[in-house]
Amino acid sequence: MAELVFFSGTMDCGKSTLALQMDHNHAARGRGGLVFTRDDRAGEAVVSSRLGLRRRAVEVADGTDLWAEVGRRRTAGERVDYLVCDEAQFYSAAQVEQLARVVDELDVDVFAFGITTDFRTRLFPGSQRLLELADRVQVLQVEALCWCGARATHNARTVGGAMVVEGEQVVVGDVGADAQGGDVGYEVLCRRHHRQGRTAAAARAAALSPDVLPFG
Ligand SMILES: Nc1ncnc2c1ncn2[C@@H]1O[C@H](COP(=O)(O)OP(=O)(O)O)[C@@H](O)[C@H]1O
Ligand SMILES: Cc1cn([C@H]2C[C@H](O)[C@@H](COP(=O)(O)O)O2)c(=O)[nH]c1=O
Repeated sequence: MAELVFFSGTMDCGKSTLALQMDHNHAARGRGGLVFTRDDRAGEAVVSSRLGLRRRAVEVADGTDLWAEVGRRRTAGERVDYLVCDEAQFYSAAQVEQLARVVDELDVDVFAFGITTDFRTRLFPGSQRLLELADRVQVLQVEALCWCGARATHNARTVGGAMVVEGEQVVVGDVGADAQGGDVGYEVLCRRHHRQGRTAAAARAAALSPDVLPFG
């Protein structure tokens, strides 16, 4: 029986790599698949992994009907046994419902990959619907780490190394990007340090501050 599986984790924990591996493994066994994404950092209609792999994909837009898209392709004779859906946090709730319908009515496996929460620790609409509808939620095995060494569970948005808590929910970007001159970056943190707004740069600055030097 086909399944809707949500593979989730923080940024930079290997989701896109796993998405590309899943596609490779299923395709290698002769199954027909479609790879979807939305707003990948590398540009339109591509799934990219920090390990250097990338693959063409179908870009999901606001108006994309995933149920209709699969139906159209099957009617045209294309084999569709599974879907890989990257950056699924950016899909709408309606698009996730279309994915569930594809699983139930067309017996097509759907493997969705995405972060659950935004920089303010709130669920993205697509992730919320996936948590509500998935047959299984699988947290990625590779743990991204906070600067303190604890498991990173939260995504922080940073400007100049400092965590920000105001702004649009969706700003496409990368971990460490602001350290490399970008306007906005991201950093994965444990909950404690996300709560405290203590990024790696803030921790470094505090360690260098005379306030924390031991007194004789
Ligand atoms: N130079 C490297 N050597 C080994 N592994 C790396 C390297 N760069 C990135 N990675 C791995 O790739 C992971 C990020 O993979 P990616 O699929 O891009 O993540 P996600 O899609 O979850 O943001 C990192 O957690 C790390 O394990
Ligand atoms: C936390 C957070 C992230 N984003 C964006 C930043 C990246 O473009 C993607 C996540 O990609 P990854 O492959 O998991 O690294 O999401 C965002 O728009 N808003 C946020 O709050």
